[in-house]
Amino acid sequence: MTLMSKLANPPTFKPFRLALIQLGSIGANKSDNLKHAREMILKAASGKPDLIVLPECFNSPYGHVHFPVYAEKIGFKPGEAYDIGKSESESVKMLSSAAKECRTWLIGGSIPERDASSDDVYNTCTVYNPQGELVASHRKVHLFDIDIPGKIKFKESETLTGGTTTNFFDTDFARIGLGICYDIRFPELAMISARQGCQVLVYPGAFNMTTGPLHWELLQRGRAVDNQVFFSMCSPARDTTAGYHAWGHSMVVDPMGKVLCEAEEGEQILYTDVDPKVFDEARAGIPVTMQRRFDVYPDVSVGL
Ligand SMILES: NC(=O)CC(=O)C(=O)O
Repeated sequence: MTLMSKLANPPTFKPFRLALIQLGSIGANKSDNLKHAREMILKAASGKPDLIVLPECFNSPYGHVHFPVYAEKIGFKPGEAYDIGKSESESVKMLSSAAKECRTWLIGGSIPERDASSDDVYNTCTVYNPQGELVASHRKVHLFDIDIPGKIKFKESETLTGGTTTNFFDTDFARIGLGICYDIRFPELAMISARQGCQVLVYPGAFNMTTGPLHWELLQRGRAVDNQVFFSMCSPARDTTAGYHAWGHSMVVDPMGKVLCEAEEGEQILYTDVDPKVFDEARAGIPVTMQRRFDVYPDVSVGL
């Protein structure tokens, strides 16, 4: 499929129910993590969502030393059929069967992925349709390398490689753009997704106790308002016994910047009914999508 044919005709935006799983109990044992994630997906499905979302790095502890140890070969290529039966990834198999069993769309948070040919490790999100087919993926483009003296130092690039593509997928109710956590700090990515027709952007994420209080909500409301889209990040629950203390506070923001729902820090399933009326009203009332001045500055989405 060419990019132009993929970009044509975003689906008509229809009301849908979104479930965010702010997953807890993510420990050292991958099988236990997968078992618990599966149980929580089934639990979330009882609320009849159309789309379920898991957090960043849900099958392993979050830290650069862990990524190569937990990494799995996925081997997904956009536009090519993927045979789940032949997948080497136990996480992909679990996510596929859970999506199929629940008959829902599933954004499978992210997991460390080892590329089959280069051996490079990525932080990768995979997406499943209600038939359990793996239909899209996103490799975290911007690696989380920060050093705030006395507060937090983190260097994903010690073991991870950054992805090189922007990604979205089409459902029967919306076109949904993907990013992972630190990607939100780079407004170009969200802007490109919005220009490609995405009405909803979902970024599994795991902010921390330094950046979370200041930036988690601010960035989501900013990306939602400047692109007039629904924006959501799904975090792991906070575990103060873990090496990395996630902020939690999984959230959904509407195109006017209103926070529709927000978790606290513990394990929780959040449901939100996404209403396209707000999207239409925001764009009609504040028509920035038609007021851009590409005679003054370049359109960064051109050519993508
Ligand atoms: N964990 C991340 O990728 C990003 C983060 O915590 C932040 O940007 O702050």
